[in-house]
Amino acid sequence: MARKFFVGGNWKCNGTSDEVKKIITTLNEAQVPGEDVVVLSPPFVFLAVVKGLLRPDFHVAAQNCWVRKGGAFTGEVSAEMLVNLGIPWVILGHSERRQLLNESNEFVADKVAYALSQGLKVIACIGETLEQREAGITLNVVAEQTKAIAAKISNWDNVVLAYEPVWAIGTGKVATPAQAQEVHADLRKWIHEHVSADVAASVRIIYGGSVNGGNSKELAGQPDLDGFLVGGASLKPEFIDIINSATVKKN
Ligand SMILES: O=C(CO)COP(=O)(O)O
Repeated sequence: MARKFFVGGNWKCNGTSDEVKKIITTLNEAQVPGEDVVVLSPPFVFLAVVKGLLRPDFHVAAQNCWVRKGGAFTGEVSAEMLVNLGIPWVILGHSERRQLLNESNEFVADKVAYALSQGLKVIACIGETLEQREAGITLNVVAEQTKAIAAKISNWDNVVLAYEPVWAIGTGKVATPAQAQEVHADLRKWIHEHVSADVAASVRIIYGGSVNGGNSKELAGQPDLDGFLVGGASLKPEFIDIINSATVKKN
């Protein structure tokens, strides 16, 4: 079965309530190629308003959640709370959290396992730094990140893997379609060998890092690339062009 195209919009720590309403109005009016393609991830404080205003064929994701059951963890938001609010998705292991907040492969994997156990769907982020790419260890890095997750989960149905090379995030230096395809294909091969042929065939691997309305079509044409996780451009009208690059897959 073909893997369904997936476009995530990660708003990161951006937006005011007026801006949020404006973006939602634009997106609600957009013509898009199909249902259940788009998942928007606003900051926690805007989740309820976005969910309330957003068209029903678009979905929402939190940008993080606590690693275990909630309780005395000041400042954290639990997976249970997201479920209670009807938030279906969560982004975990984003490189900004791995790098700035020292989230380790194991900690991210624990979060993924716990979020899945509570019924959330997970966008699990992986990716190498420029230094690691230049050292020729890109596959080792993304395989280690994926291995940590694979060790803690047995069902991949509700996981989307987001390959986001750190050097491409917010830099304007998008991976070339060939660079992205190479990592996606290597990763799929790694999953085939270390998880299962079924998971390798069915898991969606999306690309993130300086995706915009101008480069999304060519990237979307790569066989192992199943969509995008978009940062900056997801706050702009060109996000609609990125969503529509899904049509490349239908040819
Ligand atoms: O980090 C990203 C999405 O999670 C990508 O960010 P940019 O699209 O702004 O490079």
